[in-house]
Amino acid sequence: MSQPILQVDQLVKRFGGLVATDHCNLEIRAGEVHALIGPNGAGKTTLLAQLSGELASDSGRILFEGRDITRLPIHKRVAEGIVRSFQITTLLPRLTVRENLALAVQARTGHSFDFLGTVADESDLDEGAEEAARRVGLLDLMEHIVGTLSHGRQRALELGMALACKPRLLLLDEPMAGTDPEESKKMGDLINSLREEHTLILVEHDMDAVFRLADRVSVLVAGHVIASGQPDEIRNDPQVIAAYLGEDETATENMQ
Ligand SMILES: Nc1ncnc2c1ncn2[C@@H]1O[C@H](COP(=O)(O)OP(=O)(O)OP(=O)(O)O)[C@@H](O)[C@H]1O
Repeated sequence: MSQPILQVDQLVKRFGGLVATDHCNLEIRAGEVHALIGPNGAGKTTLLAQLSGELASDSGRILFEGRDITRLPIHKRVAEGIVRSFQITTLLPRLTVRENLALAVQARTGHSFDFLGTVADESDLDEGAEEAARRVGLLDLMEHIVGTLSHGRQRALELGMALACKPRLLLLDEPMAGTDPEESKKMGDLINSLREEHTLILVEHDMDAVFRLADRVSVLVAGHVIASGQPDEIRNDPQVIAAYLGEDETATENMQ
């Protein structure tokens, strides 16, 4: 767990006069769960969107395993192994769990949904869909219509769809948002179970989950990383405490 899988170097994103990502530096090590925290409006979602390719960067560089991916479009980053989940809902609520997962596998493999296609193609899709469903505990709900599932199960399916893309670096954008305590615990266990096979960047407001799951934490304030380190170092960093106290007292309390 030492080689950087991702390096962000002096990255910038402007929205008109606002500098949302301000010469941001960040290093993610292979195999770690790296949480990205910070006050509202700090630029966490913007940075994730720059990493996934949804937003173009104005300057700076993103290196994935040493390769410059700053200008690559989303689908090429997915092919490289960088996939973002949550925040943007990708589910098709009128289709079944199986159909949703098959679409995600299709997006990764480039299969077309040609119903006259070879049986091998269809069984590949089905195999990929079942593997992803097993991973997120939805195997017994494969034929259920997605719109009828609970919020927690839908979130698990979103994660399954990201996993169906076989990510090496998975960007999780507020996976606990809108979940009740029981669903949140399940999601935490699920994320924990992914650490063996994936590197994870976790953006999450639930500080309890962050400090339970993260190997390292980076703190973003005004588009800039002000501290990176192990959870205990971050918890006790005066600069971090000051940044949170200025904006969000409950976050600081939850970190203790
Ligand atoms: N598309 C956009 N156009 C203009 N300004 C934007 C856009 N997206 C984000 N911003 C601004 O960029 C800044 C960073 O926003 P961002 O959503 O990335 O922060 P965040 O840390 O994810 O916040 P939160 O924790 O509330 O989700 C904010 O000032 C926001 O208003």
